[in-house]
Amino acid sequence: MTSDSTSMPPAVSDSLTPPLSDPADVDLRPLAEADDLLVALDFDGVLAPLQDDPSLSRVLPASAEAIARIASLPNTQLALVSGRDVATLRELADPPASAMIVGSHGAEIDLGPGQDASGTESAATASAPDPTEANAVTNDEEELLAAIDDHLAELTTLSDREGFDLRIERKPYSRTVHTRGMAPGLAASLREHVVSVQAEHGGIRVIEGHDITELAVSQATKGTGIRALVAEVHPTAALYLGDDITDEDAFAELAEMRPEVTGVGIKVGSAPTQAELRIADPDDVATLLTRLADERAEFTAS
Ligand SMILES: O=P(O)(O)OC[C@H]1O[C@H](O[C@H]2O[C@H](CO)[C@@H](O)[C@H](O)[C@H]2O)[C@H](O)[C@@H](O)[C@@H]1O
Repeated sequence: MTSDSTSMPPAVSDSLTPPLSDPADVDLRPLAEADDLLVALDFDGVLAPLQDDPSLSRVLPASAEAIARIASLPNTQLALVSGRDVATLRELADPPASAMIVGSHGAEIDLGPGQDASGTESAATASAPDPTEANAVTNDEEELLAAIDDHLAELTTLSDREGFDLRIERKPYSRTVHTRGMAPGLAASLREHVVSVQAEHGGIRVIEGHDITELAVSQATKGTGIRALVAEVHPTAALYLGDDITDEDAFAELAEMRPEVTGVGIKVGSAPTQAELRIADPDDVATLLTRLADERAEFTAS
């Protein structure tokens, strides 16, 4: 066997579709030079590196600085779009005050104060429905959540018997079972039990993610979340960055909005995607957002 690099198998990144881009090379002009820009960003795995303990997730400092600058620019609206519930996301991500928040995979929408072209609070967004009221869980959803809790309670017997730590995250519209760090066989049997509740109760949606299986009582998606943001902001261009399966709904929604909105979807990581561009990880996200903040600031000042 020769050590000549031409005989080596291609690196994994070479075989990805779309291929991995260097964040320094991505053409940001359609976004930076848009009349009205929406920048919508996923949290876990994009702004914040993945952690074993979900309560420890934080936005990388360079991304926090970049999104603060982006949010302060005229004709530019920042939004976070996450599977986290809005309250937890606000606590962990500490977003700029003007940021719009889509939480619980689209089930919770907080349009915030919003901005008009001059960067001051707009009448349209100021009169948006009270998010607490608009996002209230219905009686039917409460009943489904109770059924999910009963179902998941059965897992304590399995966790006692198998001696593993059962990690269930309770959110307003869902319960998330975490399997990060578990042996693959155990994670698979846990998932099998979790999803079996669907057979007993129609209306429960299974949401898969990085080492999680989530049971949700809302049919909203990040795609419906993006649609709500676009209906509010009326951008001429929109950027979406996401790393997980649920972000594919947002990429699809952006694609459907073309050509009215110049939608740019960027996948973070190596998973299959319908996004048209791909970068590697949250460090690359910070580089890309810093470039966007610089280029957009230059354009809006000119
Ligand atoms: O839409 P996102 O902002 O990406 O949220 C999706 C889920 O993120 C969290 O789980 C993920 O991040 C954890 C912390 O890094 C990690 O431990 C877990 O394995 C990941 O799946 C969050 O805990 C979930 O509630 C969100 O749905």
